[in-house]
Amino acid sequence: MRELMPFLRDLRPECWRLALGTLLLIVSLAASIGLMGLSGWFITATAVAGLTGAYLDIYRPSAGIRFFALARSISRYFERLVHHDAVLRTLARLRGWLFRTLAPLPLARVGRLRRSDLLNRMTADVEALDNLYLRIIGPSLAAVVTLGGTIAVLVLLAGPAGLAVGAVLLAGGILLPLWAWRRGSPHGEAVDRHLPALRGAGVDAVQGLAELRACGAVGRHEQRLMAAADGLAAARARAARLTGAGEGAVGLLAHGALLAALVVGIPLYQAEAISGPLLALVALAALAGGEALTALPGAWQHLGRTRAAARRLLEHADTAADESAAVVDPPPRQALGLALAGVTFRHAAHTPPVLRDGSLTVAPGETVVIHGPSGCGKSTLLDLVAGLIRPDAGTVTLEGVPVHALAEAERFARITYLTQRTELFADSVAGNLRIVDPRADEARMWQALHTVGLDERVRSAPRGLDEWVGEGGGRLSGGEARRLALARLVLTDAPVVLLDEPFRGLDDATAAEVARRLAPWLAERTALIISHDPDSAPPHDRRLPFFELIAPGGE
Ligand SMILES: Nc1ncnc2c1ncn2[C@@H]1O[C@H](COP(=O)(O)OP(=O)(O)OP(=O)(O)O)[C@@H](O)[C@H]1O
Repeated sequence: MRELMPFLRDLRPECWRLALGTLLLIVSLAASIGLMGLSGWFITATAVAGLTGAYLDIYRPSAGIRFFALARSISRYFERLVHHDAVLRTLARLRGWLFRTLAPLPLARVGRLRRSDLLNRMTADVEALDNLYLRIIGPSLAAVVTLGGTIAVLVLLAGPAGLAVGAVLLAGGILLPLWAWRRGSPHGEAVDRHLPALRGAGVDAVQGLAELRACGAVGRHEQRLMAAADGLAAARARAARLTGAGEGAVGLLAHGALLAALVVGIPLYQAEAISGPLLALVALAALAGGEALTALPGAWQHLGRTRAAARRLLEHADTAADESAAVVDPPPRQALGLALAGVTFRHAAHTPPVLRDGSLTVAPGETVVIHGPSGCGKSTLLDLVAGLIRPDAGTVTLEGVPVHALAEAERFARITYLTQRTELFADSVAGNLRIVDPRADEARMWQALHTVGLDERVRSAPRGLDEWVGEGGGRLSGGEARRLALARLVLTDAPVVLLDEPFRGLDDATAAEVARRLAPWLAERTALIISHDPDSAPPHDRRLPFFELIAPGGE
């Protein structure tokens, strides 16, 4: 259960709301039991009074019944409000924490997580914890207090009959949740296996629909999707059957408690140790006592899933702490020199190194173009310089300071990086530009768009800078999306620029025009540019084939 501790600690800011919610739940359960017990007593007592003509005060019991009925509804309403409010606040905080944990992870680790896997953590795993907060802790605590109190009152009123009811309810109250937990774990694991598979297939279907259609593979993908959906539906059906069995078992348990009350209570009644109305009160209170347990097997059934979700959520928490551990003083924000010395890097233990003992120096203010065949390792080189991945050996330094030792904010205040697959966000042109500088005014944005030759295109759009670019920039052409991403960089004042195939998707004439406009901006900076065709790259001081970075024999 150690994996749940951080999430229990996370409840601290909500402890008053949760305590109030649990108190309201106790009031609601106690009112339910009181209502049933008192109603049983009252109906029996009026019958006895009718038969015997004995005096009966009907006003106080009927006021009590009205009180319990009202208390039950009102407390239940506010319990839902308070408990859900506390839990939703906690889950919102948890999502923020998860994002902060994942965001600084080394790219290689995030890359290993599928988009659907990340989505799953942000949604299903976080939501699985509401089972812990909302369905296990509060209701279990409320059941213990309510049933403890009820049994104590019944023992006081009816001695052995109360004890018999207590024995049945307590035994069932302990054994049923434990049984559900044990039996539910495999179902939870099955749901956990099938849910990411279904989400993965769904995300692939949406993102790759054009390719699937062009390859005539929609039918085959649909089969994959349906297989995942069927697997999930079957796992959920098994889990639902267990929930149903748990609820049925609680119903039987409540009737077992009623039976115990009658078996022990009737001889007591016959011996005139308790009255008829009291026997009815004990029997019906025993039956209502089951209500305190109704939701428990279903909640405990999912404890295994909740624990697995907690383990997954904590998986990367330690890494984030390690990554932020080594931080040094950053170099000043001026033209900075770059150096790779004896750098070796492989993507995975079983793959050959992309760089072996590679070295490169870029002087402050210099622009260097690296070229080489596809797959030789050019993008990997830029990821290393940007500090997104760490070399296995050797150093990557910015004016003598290892890039890895720089805090991420300091690093990216000095390095701006156009990656090969830039992401545009589902936002306006201005929204996408302001990601680098939220305070950028319109004049600066127009200037940046002019530099990349996109100003006329944006001006002609009906909403100008507020024009929506669509999901992933889907409303722009490939070349326009690339130039918008480039304009984002132009807005920064970082002294080091890394460009990976900056003109991908641009025709020669547009590329030449953008290169001409970029030249003054690049001239003030240190730049490392990757291009498969150095002749069409922006103006540069030096060009180097990628393999010259590798020590002899390294290839
Ligand atoms: N995350 C990764 N895991 C494993 N291997 C990878 C990963 N990323 C890249 N590689 C491999 O590393 C090698 C270098 O890839 P890289 O993207 O750096 O090449 P590149 O020169 O930029 O290619 P291109 O010009 O086609 O973009 C390739 O063989 C590629 O398959």
